[in-house]
Amino acid sequence: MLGYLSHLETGQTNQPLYLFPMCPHFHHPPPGNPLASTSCPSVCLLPPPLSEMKEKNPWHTPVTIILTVIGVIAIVTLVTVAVLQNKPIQQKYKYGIVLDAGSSHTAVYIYEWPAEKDNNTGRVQQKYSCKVKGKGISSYADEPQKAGESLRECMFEAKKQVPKNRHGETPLYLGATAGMRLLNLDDSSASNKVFQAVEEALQRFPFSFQGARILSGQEEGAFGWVTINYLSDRLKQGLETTGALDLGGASTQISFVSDSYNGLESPKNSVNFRLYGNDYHVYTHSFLCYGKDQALGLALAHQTKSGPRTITDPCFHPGYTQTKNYSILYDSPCVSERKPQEAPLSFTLSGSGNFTKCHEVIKSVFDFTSCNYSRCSFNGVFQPTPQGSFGAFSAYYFVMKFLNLTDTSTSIEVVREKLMEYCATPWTKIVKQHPKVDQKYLSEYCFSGTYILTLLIEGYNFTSETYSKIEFIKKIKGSDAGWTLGYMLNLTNMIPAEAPDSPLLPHAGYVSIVTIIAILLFALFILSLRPVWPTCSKQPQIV
Ligand SMILES: Nc1ccn([C@@H]2O[C@H](COP(=O)(O)OP(=O)(O)OP(=O)(O)O)[C@@H](O)[C@H]2O)c(=O)n1
Repeated sequence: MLGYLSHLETGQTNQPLYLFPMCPHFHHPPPGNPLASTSCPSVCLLPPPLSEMKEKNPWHTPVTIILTVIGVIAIVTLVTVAVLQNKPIQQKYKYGIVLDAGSSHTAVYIYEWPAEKDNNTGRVQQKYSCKVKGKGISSYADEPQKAGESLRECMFEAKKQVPKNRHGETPLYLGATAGMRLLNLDDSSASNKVFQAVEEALQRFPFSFQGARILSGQEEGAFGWVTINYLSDRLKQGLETTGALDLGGASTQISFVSDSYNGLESPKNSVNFRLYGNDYHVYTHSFLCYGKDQALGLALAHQTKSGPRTITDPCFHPGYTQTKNYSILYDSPCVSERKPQEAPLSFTLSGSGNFTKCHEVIKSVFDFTSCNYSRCSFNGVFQPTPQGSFGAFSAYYFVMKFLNLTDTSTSIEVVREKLMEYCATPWTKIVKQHPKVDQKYLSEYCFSGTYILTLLIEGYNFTSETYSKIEFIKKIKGSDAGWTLGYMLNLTNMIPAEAPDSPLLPHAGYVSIVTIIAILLFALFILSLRPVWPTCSKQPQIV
């Protein structure tokens, strides 16, 4: 244990010198020079035998032992508290449900956000979505009861998704868009009956039902803009915002912030928000009847003005044929006034798959002649030049994804060439290539792709350069792009007007600083004990 023990005569005392075992090369001092060490650089005071050591080692004094133990406990406690402090023990959530009652279908979205955050300022995200089977609620005008029934399956699922103890406090909203706008224009009593039926159905669920209503086109556009900028964290961080392009079945919306628009010219297109301490003047416009299904109706109406029995439609593939009923086509208020006199019951459509001619037909449904403002998109509607990046969602995404055209770095010319080739492909070949795709959707992608390109380039005035700044998106960070999230955030006041005070340090920074300070304190404590450190000198010392 003690390595080596020798006795030295020092002249003053006659004490044994203990050599530490750390001096492994120590040998006996040369005869005649008892003080010289042979290989160990210093001669250390050897510890006393074990029994003596307990009394003599300065580290073993009761005071240092107690102080060390207290110091270590204090530091461990400090660091543990720092780590545990702020750490969410078990995340609890609050919920909100929004039903998007669109023209083509209804979807149920459940959102969740951390319950412990003050004023519900925690990040809201989509927890679940459910597509209601069947068509949109506006299609139940003749049997409104069925509109309510259609929602039941998804609502039962929503009941399972939201914890039972949160049911009563979970707000439930239904917002109807262009399908119900059109029904309301056409037959307001039928529209009221549909609302009554869906309200009754929704009130049977244990959520806090906040009502069903038709959103204005302006709201639909503006809340879509809020959603995509909220999800991409641009609002919170005060970054430059992204414009929103929404293409539905019956209407389409464009919303963006432009340096050249302050709301003075055409104030009806202006929506102002103050979010997280920043003011936003958003330009927005919704074109009723320019969603992709109604636009197809406009294009067909253009081709059936004279009430023919057959038409050759360039927007459908060669070899595609379909019989269409005149009264169904002209049922929509978008075209009802144009119904040809003395038209037969139906007409047969046969596709010719010609992109250039299809483009001409589609252009004819836009009015580019009248504009009473400094600049217009179409139909005499004021619109500043598109500025910045854009997120294009809903049918923009479905169609461009199917056509493999979501990469906007591809030039517009190449997009045109691809569409030309796609439209000219025989229908039988298209069906063989996509056996699993619903044939109703499949037959319309040539029209839809051509319509999207025409709407963006000729309609909204996107150029080759600005087209490349469009991103076709479905979801952002797991939540669907669309108006529903923005609508709920607005109704629940979940986006504060002013930027909330943020903690001085993030949790990780706080823990790091406490840990560093604890280590420094410990080092300081060790240094403060220096006077009682065991000494180790080149000179032999006599104890
Ligand atoms: N895989 C899919 C799914 C949908 N669609 C089309 O996309 C449009 C639906 O877009 P959506 O945003 O769901 O429209 P709605 O909300 O129903 O319409 P609106 O907002 O105009 O009321 C419809 O034309 C539908 O035919 C499509 O082409 N491919």
